[in-house]
Amino acid sequence: MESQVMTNPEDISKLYRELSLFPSLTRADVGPVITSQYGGKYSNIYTEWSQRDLERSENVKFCRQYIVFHDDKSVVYSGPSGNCTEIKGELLSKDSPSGDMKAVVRESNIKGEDKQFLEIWSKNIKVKSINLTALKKHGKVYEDDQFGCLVWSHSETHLLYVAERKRLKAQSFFQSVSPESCSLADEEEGVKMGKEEETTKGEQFVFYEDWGETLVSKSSPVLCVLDIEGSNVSVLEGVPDNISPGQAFWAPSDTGVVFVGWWHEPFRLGLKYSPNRRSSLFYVDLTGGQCEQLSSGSSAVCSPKLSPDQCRIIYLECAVYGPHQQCSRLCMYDWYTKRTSVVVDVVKRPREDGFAGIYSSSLSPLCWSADSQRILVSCPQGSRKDLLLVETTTGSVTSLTSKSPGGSWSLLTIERDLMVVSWSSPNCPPSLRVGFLPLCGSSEEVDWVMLEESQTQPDIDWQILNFTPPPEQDNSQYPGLDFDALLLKPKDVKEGVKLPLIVTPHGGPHSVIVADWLLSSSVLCRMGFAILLVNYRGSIGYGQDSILSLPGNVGTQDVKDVQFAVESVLRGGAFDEQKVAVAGGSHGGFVACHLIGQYPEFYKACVARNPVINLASMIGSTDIPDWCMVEAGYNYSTDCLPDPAVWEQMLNMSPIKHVRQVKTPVLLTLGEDDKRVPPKQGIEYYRALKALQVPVRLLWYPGNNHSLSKVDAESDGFMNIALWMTQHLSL
Ligand SMILES: CSCC[C@H](NC=O)C(=O)N[C@@H](C)C(=O)O
Repeated sequence: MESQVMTNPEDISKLYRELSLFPSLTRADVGPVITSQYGGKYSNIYTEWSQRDLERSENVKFCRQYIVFHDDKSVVYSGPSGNCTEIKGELLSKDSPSGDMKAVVRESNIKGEDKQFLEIWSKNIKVKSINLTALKKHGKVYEDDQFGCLVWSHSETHLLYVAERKRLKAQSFFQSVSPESCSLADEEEGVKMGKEEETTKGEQFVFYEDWGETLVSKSSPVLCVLDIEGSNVSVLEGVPDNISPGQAFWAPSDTGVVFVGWWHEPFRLGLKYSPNRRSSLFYVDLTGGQCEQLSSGSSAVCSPKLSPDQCRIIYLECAVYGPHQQCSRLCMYDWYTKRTSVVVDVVKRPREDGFAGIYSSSLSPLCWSADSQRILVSCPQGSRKDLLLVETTTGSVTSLTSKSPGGSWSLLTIERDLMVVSWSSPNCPPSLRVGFLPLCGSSEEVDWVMLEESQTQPDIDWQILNFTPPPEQDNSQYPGLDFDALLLKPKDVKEGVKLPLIVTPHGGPHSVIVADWLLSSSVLCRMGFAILLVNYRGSIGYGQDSILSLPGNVGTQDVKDVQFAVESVLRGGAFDEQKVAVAGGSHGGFVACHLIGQYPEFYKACVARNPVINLASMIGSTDIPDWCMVEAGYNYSTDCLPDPAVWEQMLNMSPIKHVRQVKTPVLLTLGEDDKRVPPKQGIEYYRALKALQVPVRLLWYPGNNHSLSKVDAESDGFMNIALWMTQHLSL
């Protein structure tokens, strides 16, 4: 049969290079309203983007500003107000509320040593540059999305951030103190600060727990406040010892600080992609150091945001343990009445109007309407990502985008009702749009104005397919659930050509593939492959029942859903059933390895990135052991000790159980530093396949974690995957 797939490595890398140029939006801030001399009102919009630089093997961050003239209801004129500028060394940055100042936490290498500085900029002057490293009040500043923050007080006199708790310098019992033992730079700093650094003996090799995948070396966060005038940093007291604080902001009138506190006793569990950790909202009073718990303490909370009128805090809440990502509750705490209400509850099944619940672990930095009555949330609704508008008084939810072109709408910010969003779809890289929020009660559509257009890929066709599992595969506890898949295919297919198909189950398993711009899928599609991305039952965005239907059924329900979707698509006749491959990462790798074990004749090539291979052997080494038990159908508690019956069940549900049947050549891509699915999982499969003489190739990426997303690992991984497919599908 004729093939139209690109097979030459030079051509493939050229195509990858071309499509990897499209940047993605990571942040937007709306500046204050300025009135021009002619009476027109405008605001500057600051945006940050991220782009792969293949030459430098790194992701580069750059900014671009836009000017938006408006009349508070609609955009009158807009355009860029300059070119792009690369940003280097900035860990965090934030404009002051008035827009007059800017704070930056910067990392800089001085004479071979990494130092952190807190800078204050005013107009065109850097008025302060405080060497946080030399101050030695705390360890490194947290720049992550989990704990990290940099927040101006309402008065613009103080800054709040999170850093690692200071540790005493550990020394050996046998180390004689010599001038060479401390660096010249340290000494100079010590002298300048007028103090010797305190040291401790016998603590050199003490183990410090961390918060797991992507949060390694983050162990004991503390809240820090800079008094700008006096350049004085203090570590806030009053946070309970068993709590790790983060996501902090200033309370109304700057009387104290509100934060999310995660319990870290009896031990820490990984937090990345795991918003189901016991946590609460807290308030610590600045004067007395008293700490008050503002939410129940029996749930998991995140992403609190204060309303513009400083009267209410909105936040997300879900259950502790259970599936890692679930349908969230949107809750509201009234600062003055101290009462909490549930604004939007968990949704079991999608409603008639299409609303399927809130699936998010972070609200956008600003999400309130100007009248402090409404909230904007962008989150998956089935295979789309929509912008939802929530009325806080009634809890009513309407979609601002469900009637707009399908794809993915992500809210970057909303300020004085001007929304800034990123929109993309499988054939269109991210574009930047702005629009005003319709007035309360109005059913007007948003008039989106494009600030930065992107290049549609006319050669890529995509659609969302819906599947109803056959009766024998219905879930008796959660009957009647269906699921979706995204299908990408090349637009122009020559007469008589049947397309090779790459099947991709997502990871999680409680995550989802939305109709977003997906680099590797778009390159594979442009090469001539069709790609089927399956949101099997258990994915988020389809109601809580769908999520709950999967734990205890992994390795069967998810696997059968994917196989059902593939066979249904193949029945259409457009694809070559002899050229079907499967690729997935993490739990998607688990499903992929199950598929080649359970359907040994079906798949001609398999790729697995950091796959879960054996739940029983993984539970002792992953940063989220609870995940293994929950997905195998058990409840988890921190005092769970090994139980042979549970281990047997975990083994029986794992891909390794079916390895003897495997015939498909397997490419494994593993991250040396993966704390989530330790690379030993992949090695376990590699050894079994080698013993069985099944073709297997293992790529080992040092310095990479679970996502294998460093630019060199990702691009090398992509090329190897593409060539593995062309080789083993005999293209
Ligand atoms: C113990 S590993 C669990 C699988 C993992 N889930 C959460 O981290 C997973 O599948 N991750 C997905 C999101 C991925 O890395 O693609």
